Amino acid sequence: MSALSPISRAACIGGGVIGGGWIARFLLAGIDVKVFDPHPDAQRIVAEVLANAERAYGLLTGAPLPKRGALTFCASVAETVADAQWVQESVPERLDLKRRVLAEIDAAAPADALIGSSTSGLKPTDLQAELTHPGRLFVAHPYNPVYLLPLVEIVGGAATTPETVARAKAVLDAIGMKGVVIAREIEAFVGDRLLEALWREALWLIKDDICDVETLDDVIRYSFGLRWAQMGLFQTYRIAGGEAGMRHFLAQFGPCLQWPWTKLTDVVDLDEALVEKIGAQSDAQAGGLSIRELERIRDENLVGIVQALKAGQGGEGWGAGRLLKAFEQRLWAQAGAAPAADTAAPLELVQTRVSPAWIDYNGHMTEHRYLQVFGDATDALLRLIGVDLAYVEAGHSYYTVETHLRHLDEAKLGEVLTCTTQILGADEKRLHVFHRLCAGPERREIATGEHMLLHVDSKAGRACPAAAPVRAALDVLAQAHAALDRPIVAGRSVGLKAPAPAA
Ligand SMILES: NC(=O)C1=CN([C@@H]2O[C@H](COP(=O)(O)OP(=O)(O)OC[C@H]3O[C@@H](n4cnc5c(N)ncnc54)[C@H](O)[C@@H]3O)[C@@H](O)[C@H]2O)C=CC1
Ligand SMILES: C[N+](C)(C)CC(=O)CC(=O)[O-]
Repeated sequence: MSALSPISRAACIGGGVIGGGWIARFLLAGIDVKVFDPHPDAQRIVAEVLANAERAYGLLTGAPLPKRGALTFCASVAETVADAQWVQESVPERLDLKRRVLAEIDAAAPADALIGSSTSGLKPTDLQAELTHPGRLFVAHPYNPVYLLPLVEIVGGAATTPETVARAKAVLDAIGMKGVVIAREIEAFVGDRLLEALWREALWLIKDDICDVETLDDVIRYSFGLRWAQMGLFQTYRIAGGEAGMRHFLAQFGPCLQWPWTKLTDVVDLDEALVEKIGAQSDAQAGGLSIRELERIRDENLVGIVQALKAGQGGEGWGAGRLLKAFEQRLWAQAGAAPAADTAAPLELVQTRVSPAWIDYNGHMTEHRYLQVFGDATDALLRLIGVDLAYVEAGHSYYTVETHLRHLDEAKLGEVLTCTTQILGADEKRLHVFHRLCAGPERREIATGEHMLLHVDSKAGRACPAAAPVRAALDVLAQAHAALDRPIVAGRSVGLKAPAPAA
């Protein structure tokens, strides 16, 4: 079992846009996944979604992910779900089809398996109608791409047990998602209620030639779309009410709700002419980019946004960024029990990728990100010698007091970075380390970092000797590394070479 998750085996019925995203989400959380999808290209489609998901995760986090789960394609629903702890149904949005497939799942899955439906709008009570064990069926409505967007609306039907809802939430939370329990079932739950309203209005605006699809998308993405990623609707409007907040906002804009600002009650007729009009405008907007290319652009942008949110609220993280931060802390804590290091060579403690947010105006990894990777490598070294969260919380740590970086080559977006770490010296208070950063599969050396750290009593704010077990672990590494070649650039100072004396 992946130590990350309370489950180790999932089954996915349907491997299209959403099923593929669930498959990737589970696999990347270390969960084995069995899949049933009768589509002749199902394996190719899932492989492509998975490749995009792995790329996105590589950009999203440098935290140590669990070993990827095993992926197996099966020939029937029964075989797929036979040993599953969580079954996720993601077949097309038709009540008759979903009921039939869910009945098959219900008949073959273990009695304690959770059964989630990805439905965007069908009520769980309607999905439960023909099940023998309806208590374990719930809606788990995700958002596309499932592997990056963390939210899942958990909606119980009349027969769903509270235990099912609690277990589902615990599994989702454990794999870095945000399971939100919707208090009462209605068609389309919360998210799609909102999206449908916007979508319906947007279709009218195109049909009535108020704007084209590109203009409509610009209106969203250059304005309220940016706001929504971080504060949603109510918190955004609270601020829009000025110092008097929400009450003033409601007083000022409440009456507008009575004005003819919306055509929401009418559903646009999606006749051939309108479909062709929207299709043609959408083709022009794509500018020749394929769906997979657009997915990759979307994913890079989402990663950048989530990473920005991770730095929000003075570094504590905000919204989806805070969720990622907490997830990474769990991953790091879990990696704390690192396998014994190979001491016959510099330690390879960090591997990451150049993230979109790391690229500067020169089109390459910006300078302070080099220090970030070296900092991550130093942190990994400290955990290896026992300076973990418990040690830090008990009042001791190492602080970096001097750094010398050498920038030797560029790193481009998405390149794999590998950092090796050599201990150059250590005593009871000091630790002298040398990192080398290499890029790409050819391991091109792109930077070195030399750092002096001091062991501190963080409450007293002064240097003090490291604890005996930390010191012992450090000595083992330091002695082994003393046998390695010392980097010739270690100890180098920065400065202009003195001009040659005049002849
Ligand atoms: N596409 C989206 O943006 C979102 C969709 N959803 C929901 O997810 C569900 C699936 O939607 P998509 O993935 O978009 O559709 P899709 O058309 O991309 O995928 C559906 C998959 O189900 C497979 N399938 C059909 N009959 C099957 C059967 N009897 N057994 C197993 N597999 C079968 C198809 O071959 C196809 O690969 C729907 O309920 C939808 O409402 C939820 C959130 C977002
Ligand atoms: C269009 N849709 C109703 C299938 C959308 C969703 O259900 C959620 C999403 O990802 O936007």
